[in-house]
Amino acid sequence: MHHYFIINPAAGQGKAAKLVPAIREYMEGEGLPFTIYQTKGVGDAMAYVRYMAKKGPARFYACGGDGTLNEVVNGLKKFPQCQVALIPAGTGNDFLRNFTNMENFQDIAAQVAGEAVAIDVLQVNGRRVVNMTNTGFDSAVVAQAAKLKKIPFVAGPLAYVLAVAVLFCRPMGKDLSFRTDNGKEAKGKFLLTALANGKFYGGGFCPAPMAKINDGKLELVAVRKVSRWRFLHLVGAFRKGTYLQEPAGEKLVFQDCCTRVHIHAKETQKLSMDGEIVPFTHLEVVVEKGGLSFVVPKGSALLEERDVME
Ligand SMILES: Nc1ncnc2c1ncn2[C@@H]1O[C@H](COP(=O)(O)OP(=O)(O)OP(=O)(O)O)[C@@H](O)[C@H]1O
Repeated sequence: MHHYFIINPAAGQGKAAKLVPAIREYMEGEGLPFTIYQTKGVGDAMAYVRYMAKKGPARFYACGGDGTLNEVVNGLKKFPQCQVALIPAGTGNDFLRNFTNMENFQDIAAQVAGEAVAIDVLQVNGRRVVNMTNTGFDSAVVAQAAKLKKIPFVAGPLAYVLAVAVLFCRPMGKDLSFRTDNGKEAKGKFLLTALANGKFYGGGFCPAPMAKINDGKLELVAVRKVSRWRFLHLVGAFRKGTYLQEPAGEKLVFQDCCTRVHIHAKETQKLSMDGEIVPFTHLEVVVEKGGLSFVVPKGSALLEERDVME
């Protein structure tokens, strides 16, 4: 089997490019067939992977963040015989947090020796999402930070802090309506909505501690509009994944574990798909059960809910 290493030089402020010497040394030492490819811009990883997958079964290592992984996974939409691995070199690396012994993901030998397992992916209006798709205050922060980063001397974390401050002063809560294939419905103003395959997003926030990437289900959590004061109070619990146990949690959150969700927004909203922002008014999110062959490096395993809560 051929091994393709897809390096995103823009991810994690250049972390991925630093992996190249170790990859080359290991693969040459083992005499394994491999190719290292540096992506040239947005969409290039997807196009390259789609082209190479036509040549036959192969393993594609996404070397970057969740955005790079998303592109590789979308490139393999029609190639179930190909495998995907992740060598984390991004900023947030949230998908990785769904596994134990995360350090093994950096170890080229453990990656090459790893076995592929079937995991679920989400189809969001036809595009694949491997970790999380979300809308509300959080996706607005990502979009606002991207704008602020264009200002000289405003980079990295500062852009996010400023974005939170700007949005905190604006009206919060968006008009959304939901329908799931379990027959659950909800309508009203919502602060944050996450449709989760994985448990984490935003650099370690845990909106869906009960999500499992191989259970054939997605977790829908939609937090209703609350006062700014309550919002501030909830942030810590939201980060830890304990907010669902808050008093009046059932009234606060519309929640379902299902396989299909329809969402309608009264006005155009920003949607994050594994961290990439797109506009939407209508969404259909469907689980593609076991749709991806994902390599778990030797020595790692899937994280259970109890591991998060400990
Ligand atoms: N050569 C390139 N130049 C600029 N952008 C690129 C290039 N190659 C890929 N990209 C884009 O870089 C974006 C960010 O990549 P990625 O999400 O992997 O990194 P990150 O944002 O640092 O990490 P994370 O999502 O884990 O926080 C993706 O949208 C991808 O399409």
